[in-house]
Amino acid sequence: MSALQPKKSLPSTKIADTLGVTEAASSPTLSGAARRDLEAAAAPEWAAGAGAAIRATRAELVAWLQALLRQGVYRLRPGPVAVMPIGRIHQQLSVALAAAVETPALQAARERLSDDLARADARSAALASLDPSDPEAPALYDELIALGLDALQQLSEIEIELAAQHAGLDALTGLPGRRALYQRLAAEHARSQRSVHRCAVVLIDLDRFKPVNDQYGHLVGDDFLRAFAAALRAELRPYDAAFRFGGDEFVLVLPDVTNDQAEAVVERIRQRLQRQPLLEVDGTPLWAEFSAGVAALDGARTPAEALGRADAQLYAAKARRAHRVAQIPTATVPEGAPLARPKRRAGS
Ligand SMILES: Nc1nc2c(ncn2[C@@H]2O[C@H](COP(=O)(O)OP(=O)(O)OP(=O)(O)O)[C@@H](O)[C@H]2O)c(=O)[nH]1
Repeated sequence: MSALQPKKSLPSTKIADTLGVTEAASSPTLSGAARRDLEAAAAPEWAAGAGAAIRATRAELVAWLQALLRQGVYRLRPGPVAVMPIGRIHQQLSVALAAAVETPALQAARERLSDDLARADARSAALASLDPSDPEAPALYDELIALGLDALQQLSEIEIELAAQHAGLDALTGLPGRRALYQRLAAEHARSQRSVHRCAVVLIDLDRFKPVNDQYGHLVGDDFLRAFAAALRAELRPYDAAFRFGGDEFVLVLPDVTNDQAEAVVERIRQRLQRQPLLEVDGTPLWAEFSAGVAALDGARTPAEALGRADAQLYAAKARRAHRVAQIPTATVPEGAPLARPKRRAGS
């Protein structure tokens, strides 16, 4: 299959090179269903969802703290101890953190919050079982308030970290960008140095993406990139991450995965793209093809070395692919679409 199916004589909406386009521009040529699917898949849903989930978590915590504080100093106004809604809080937190990149700062705040909640839960049970006149009761009460306040503080740290990640999201695809990639690679690499921890890095580059822009215009090209990002996400496990590296290049970070298993993930993505076109433009299917390079982060001295190895593999794959595509009779290649060719990217 080629990236482009038979050429359409659509008016060219080609925009002067719009590398790094930041607006989620939309094309009127997509069918309604395709547009809806695309928007649903590409919206940085975690950014909006995570914000609401953090607010809900805070509301639960504050309501619990208010109930405790209303009791005043426990020894003066003893009453049934407010029960911490720990189940609901954890549920909201898991929504908030579902698609977050696990940076060291986020991990520290998350772990401390989780510890605060566990201790507060245990302390409130202990306080509830005490007679209010017990001399230990006031100290337990004070400790509960302190734990609740610290939990709120950790929640703010998490929110700040998520907001920073949101700001680093690529506006076109909704995927995290390079900064988040480097943070994630550094964190995974550090983990692999401490213990036996595998992690694969996959560098992916679309084949013959330029002709999509050239033939259908950059707005369709943008939709193509969005849909490709959505396809990547759809094939990954929750703890894997996809990043937009730039242009038509993407990176996958796959923890606990060997190179062979990473190759299998790449194959799964490829099969998905062979089963269904990435987009339909006025009834014309557009198919996506890509080349990929895989490297083990755990075997590399630095994250940059792993990325470099993946890049070398990608370059070799591009060369093989160009050779293969060059075998396709010209008639089956869309008019005007250059054959895929290996290219040198910055830094390779
Ligand atoms: N529509 C759109 N195009 C982009 C964006 N970023 C980069 N591009 C285009 O992506 C193309 C990338 O160039 P290449 O990687 O050489 O294109 P290719 O046809 O995939 O080349 P091969 O990888 O050799 O098959 C350029 O034409 C860029 O203008 C973007 O955000 N939106």
